[in-house]
Amino acid sequence: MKGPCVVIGGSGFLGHHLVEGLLLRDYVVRVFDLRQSFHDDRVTFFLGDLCEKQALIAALTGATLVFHCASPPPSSNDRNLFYRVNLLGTRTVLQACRECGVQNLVLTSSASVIYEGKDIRNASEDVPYARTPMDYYTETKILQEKEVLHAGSSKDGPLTVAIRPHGIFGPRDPQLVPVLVRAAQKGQMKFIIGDGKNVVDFTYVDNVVLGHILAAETLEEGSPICGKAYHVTNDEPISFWNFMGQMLQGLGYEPPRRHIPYLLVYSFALILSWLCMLLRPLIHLSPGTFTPMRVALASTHHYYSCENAKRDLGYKPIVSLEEAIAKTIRSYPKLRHRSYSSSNRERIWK
Ligand SMILES: NC(=O)C1=CN([C@@H]2O[C@H](COP(=O)(O)OP(=O)(O)OC[C@H]3O[C@@H](n4cnc5c(N)ncnc54)[C@H](OP(=O)(O)O)[C@@H]3O)[C@@H](O)[C@H]2O)C=CC1
Ligand SMILES: CC(C)=CCC[C@@H](C)[C@H]1CC[C@H]2C3=C(CC[C@]12C)[C@@]1(C)CCC(=O)C[C@@H]1CC3
Repeated sequence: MKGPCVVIGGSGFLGHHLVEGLLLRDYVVRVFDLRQSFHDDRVTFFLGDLCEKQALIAALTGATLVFHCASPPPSSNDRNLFYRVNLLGTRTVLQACRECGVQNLVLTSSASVIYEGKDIRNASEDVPYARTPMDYYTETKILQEKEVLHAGSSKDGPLTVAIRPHGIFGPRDPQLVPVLVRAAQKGQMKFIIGDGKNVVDFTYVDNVVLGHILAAETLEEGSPICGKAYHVTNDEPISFWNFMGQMLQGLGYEPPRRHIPYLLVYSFALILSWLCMLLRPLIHLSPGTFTPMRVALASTHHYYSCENAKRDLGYKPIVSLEEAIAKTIRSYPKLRHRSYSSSNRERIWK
């Protein structure tokens, strides 16, 4: 038996998988979250807002290890919410860790802290943070990571390390596959934005979980990982549109085939986001998934080197991309196209 450890955000997509990974490895697990999304007799839930120190202290008392993987959803455009939770809330988490004598803190950061809409090819962790982040999510993930890594060097603080995953996917993800399928159902997935050759990282959730647990187990006084950030990916960059096409085909939808110029779509998304901002005092309009950030993510290269995680954490992905895509498709029976048939889907679309 190891632990006890606390997963802040343990009811979310990644957090729940992390809890399962920790239980498999015999950790004693507590979850701190706004809500309880599942039930397990082995897990103690503490419901509360991470911006409230007293609520956190109730969960952290007696714990030696904390994983912080809570964040507002990246699709939100609520500046105040991002600053309150990702920056001020993370400061509160650090303070609560100090007051409770928590030894180790593992932060879930994001590889997108260096992304500003331009190509990223095999970037290491030495690449500087984005100078002009494209949205409040990225802006506050940068501030959060700096805050946590800096705290790791103070004498009274917990030892800290940040894991930077990219494009997490897998069973129960409310974001990637459901958004993709909703777009396909509305007939919005007919076009490939740009030349369709952009290569990106998508990372299976179990690999991200492994990265977090290895980081926690390597983090100790004098370890080279203290105060550092690590990319954790599937280490198998893939064409963005090939990945999307495989997901869509696997669920019985037609993959996009026709091309549309990147600059045209990007300019349109930018104008739409300005319009939403200008009209906000009068009516609440939302660009939904059609934001400049998402258009850029769909059309640029963004893949990262995880050599440092391999060297310092002993990280090696345990689920290949091929297996991960198959497992994910199988996990969403409700999102399948109504005429889906696993035996004839190749014939339908080819
Ligand atoms: N998904 C991805 O592709 C990537 C995610 N990440 C990072 O991974 C982490 C987990 O992401 P993911 O699992 O996808 O997100 P989820 O939204 O599924 O999980 C986040 C959890 O945190 C909770 N939460 C939000 N605000 C608070 C708060 N103030 N106090 C307590 N709990 C709170 C959420 O509750 P509720 O749902 O009620 O808001 C939710 O249960 C995040 O830090 C994200 O930045 C990094 C790279 C890629
Ligand atoms: C064509 C198209 C836009 C399809 C929809 C898929 C998108 C919903 C995902 C494709 C890349 C994903 C991604 C994230 C969210 C979901 C996507 C935009 C993040 C922004 C999630 C949070 C992060 O930290 C970075 C991720 C990068 C990739």
